[in-house]
Amino acid sequence: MTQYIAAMDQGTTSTRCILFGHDGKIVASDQIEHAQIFPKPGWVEHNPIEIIENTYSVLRNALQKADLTAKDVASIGITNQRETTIVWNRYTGLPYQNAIVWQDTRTAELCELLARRHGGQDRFRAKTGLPISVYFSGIKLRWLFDHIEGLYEEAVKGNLLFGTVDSWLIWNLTGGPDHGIHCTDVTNASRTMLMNLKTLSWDQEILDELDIPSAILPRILPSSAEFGHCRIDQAEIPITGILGDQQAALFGQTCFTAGEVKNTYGTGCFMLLNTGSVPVQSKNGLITTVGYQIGSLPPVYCLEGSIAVTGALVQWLRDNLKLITSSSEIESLAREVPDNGDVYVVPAFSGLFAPYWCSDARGIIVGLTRFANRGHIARAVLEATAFQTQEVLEAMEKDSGVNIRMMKVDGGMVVNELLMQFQSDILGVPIVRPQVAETTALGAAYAAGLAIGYWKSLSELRDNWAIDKTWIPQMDADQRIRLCARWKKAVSKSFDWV
Ligand SMILES: Nc1ncnc2c1ncn2[C@@H]1O[C@H](COP(=O)(O)OP(=O)(O)O)[C@@H](O)[C@H]1O
Ligand SMILES: O=P(O)(O)OC[C@H](O)CO
Repeated sequence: MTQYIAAMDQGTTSTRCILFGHDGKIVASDQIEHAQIFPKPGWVEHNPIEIIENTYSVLRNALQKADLTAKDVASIGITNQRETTIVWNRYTGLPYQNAIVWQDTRTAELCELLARRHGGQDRFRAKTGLPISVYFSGIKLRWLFDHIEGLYEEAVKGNLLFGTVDSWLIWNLTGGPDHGIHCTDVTNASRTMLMNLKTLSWDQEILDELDIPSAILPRILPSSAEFGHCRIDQAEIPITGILGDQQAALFGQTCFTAGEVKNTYGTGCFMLLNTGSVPVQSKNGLITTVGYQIGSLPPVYCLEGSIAVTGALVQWLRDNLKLITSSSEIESLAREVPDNGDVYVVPAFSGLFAPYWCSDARGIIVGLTRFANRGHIARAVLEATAFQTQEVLEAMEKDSGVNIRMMKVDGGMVVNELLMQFQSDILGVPIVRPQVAETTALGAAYAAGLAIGYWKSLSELRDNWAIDKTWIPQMDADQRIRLCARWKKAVSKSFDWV
């Protein structure tokens, strides 16, 4: 009987299930968006119950579309938006409050306090690879203890469990209050600021400093391993892969060799460079993270440039300014003008992440004159993604010593031809889009499939990767340098707003 691997991709804006066959091609898929909750400026929440319900629905819907049942699924791989923080009651299964999403900035003051009290923003960097920032889960968890009455007591009593979205999903899928498995993988754990990158275990010293009881934390496992069984429709499907979504995209792009790099263009943009078995500490505003770990093999580390707002800016143009009615419309609007008319949009909605790590920045539009029109704004919105990526690539080359000659791309924005050409122009390197653009889901499927022998080796996975389209740089160097300098000037105007 032919069997398939189901990848559950729980992203910032939607939840997807994609069924893959042995050739790494998509057999069927389903996707449901969930509500984005913005209770205050800078706060972003999701409803964890909505997310788990959508997870079951997309799995069932994808199976139905392919005329399959749960028994046709050899195993499940989970991939997820990272850092987003959930606390729930182990007996009722109910979250104590909405998930605090990775983009949320409510912990800015706490971050400042921690940095001041503990000797600077890089206090935990040597151990965790991360600067103190609103981005990471450990600090969101501390904030919850400080602001929700009785929550810390719940933790001490042993009622409370903490997890990133992967842990929430797997605990629910494997039974919830009825013996659900409380675990995570090394890639997600490396985003909490609580895991030691070298030992791959929770760091007691950091837990003590943040006063986090270790009993509430999930067990850390490799990315490709036996996590438990998903109980659905009288079947039990093994769950054998978990990867944070950006690491999953790296895996799906088959960047298995040190020096290989990919950039994923979704809500935010995340460039990951495989640095092999050694965690490289960044001196240029990147972070160090676990790329993946296959079974008992040593982990593979990455340098990462995380950009908080890219596709989200396109959504903002659609939902808040209503200049477009769908994300794809931005391309035709931007093509109405030949260039940006010297207008720049700096989308520092969550402050700025890499390479600045500046929580006090906020979004700005600069360079407006009466000449500027909707087309210029649309163009500046797309260009913001390319310029932010250029700054990350520059930092990546400095930190790693690698001269990046080609970049594999994926994510929802890579259908935008104007953006992809401009990106190649601004980077001065070719951009390559693979045939299977759903690399995040594919990476999770690969991790799951490797664990059960569905795929036998990394080289077998590499054979599945094929080019769909390549963009070659066409802009002359002077123009590129001039535009990048304008961008940097625009960024400097966004600093020190809050
Ligand atoms: N044609 C397009 N041009 C520019 N941006 C687009 C286009 N189509 C989708 N997007 C953006 O891509 C993002 C969705 O990408 P996706 O990879 O699904 O995101 P995520 O995994 O973060 O939920 C949205 O922010 C959307 O605005
Ligand atoms: O869900 P995405 O694709 O926006 O990815 C979000 C990242 O994992 C945040 O670190």
